[in-house]
Amino acid sequence: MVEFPLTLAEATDKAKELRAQLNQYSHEYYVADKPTVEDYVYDRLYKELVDIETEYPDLITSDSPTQRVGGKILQGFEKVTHEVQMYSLNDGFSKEDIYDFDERVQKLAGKQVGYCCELKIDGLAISLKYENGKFVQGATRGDGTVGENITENLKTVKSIPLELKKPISVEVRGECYMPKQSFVNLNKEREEAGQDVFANPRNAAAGSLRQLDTSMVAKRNLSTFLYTVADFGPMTAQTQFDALNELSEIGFRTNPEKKLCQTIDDVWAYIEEYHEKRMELPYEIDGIVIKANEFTIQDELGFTVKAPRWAIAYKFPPEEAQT
Ligand SMILES: NC(=O)c1cc2c(N)ncc(C(N)=O)c2s1
Repeated sequence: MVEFPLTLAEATDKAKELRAQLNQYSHEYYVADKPTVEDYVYDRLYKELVDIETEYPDLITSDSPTQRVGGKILQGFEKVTHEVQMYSLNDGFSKEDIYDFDERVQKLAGKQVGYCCELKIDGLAISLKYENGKFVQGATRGDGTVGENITENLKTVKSIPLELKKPISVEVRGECYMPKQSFVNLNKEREEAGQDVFANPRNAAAGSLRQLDTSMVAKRNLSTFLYTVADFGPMTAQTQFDALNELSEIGFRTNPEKKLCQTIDDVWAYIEEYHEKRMELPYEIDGIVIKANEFTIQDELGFTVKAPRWAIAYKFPPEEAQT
């Protein structure tokens, strides 16, 4: 417990120490999925920080964990123009589509290429901007060029770092989603309250991020997986697979199920593996994203009007009705 009266100097030092400790525990719990302390340890330190910030409100910083609970009522969402377009993906629906994709890529690249395979998360695409390591803007995809500024809502999503592990300026993209269990719990609450229930976790995530009361968003247990770098800043990755590791190193939550495949046969095996495994995952996926792994190949192949030539999204067939 903090003994008052702390002098301003003591309170300043103590608040800084508590913020760092709490943000570390939060990173372990919400980003790395590897908590190292029990909730009551976190809660006790959190209460100490709240007491200090209540006594000295000027000590509240934008990256304080106390700012995660929201409480702002927004008037609406401003438009944001994406300097780097948020592209969509060409879809594939069969093994033949995937092998045809590989044939086209090999022909264009003039060689066999390695593919980075990732789960296609069924959530809402978001773009996150950081300046000198601080989270400054979060936006929805919108039409790929113009999205909505949902920064205040995304600040309440615990897996989104308010400050990176390095003071760098980058823009990254990923998916904000609602875990299956959170979806079940939310719909149970809504049903008991006589409210409409959400059809699926994706709609629940989208509906949550459209809330104008940020404290409502904080209660929705949303999470994220980041998977694309739009502005690399000083990041050095030369492949998609390495970029995912680098995103994790600087503080983002990335999906652990990725795989680097050297042949399209291995890609197809990965697709079949996760078509089976998807029911066991704690989040919904609607397919697999396959990307040429080397950024030099991606640059060489470029984009059509709509989508990259170097990637394809394999879509799982609609789920057989749950008997
Ligand atoms: N539309 C897109 O470009 C993407 C959409 C998605 C998605 N929903 N989930 C995962 C990835 C990924 N790991 O690349 C992508 S990429």
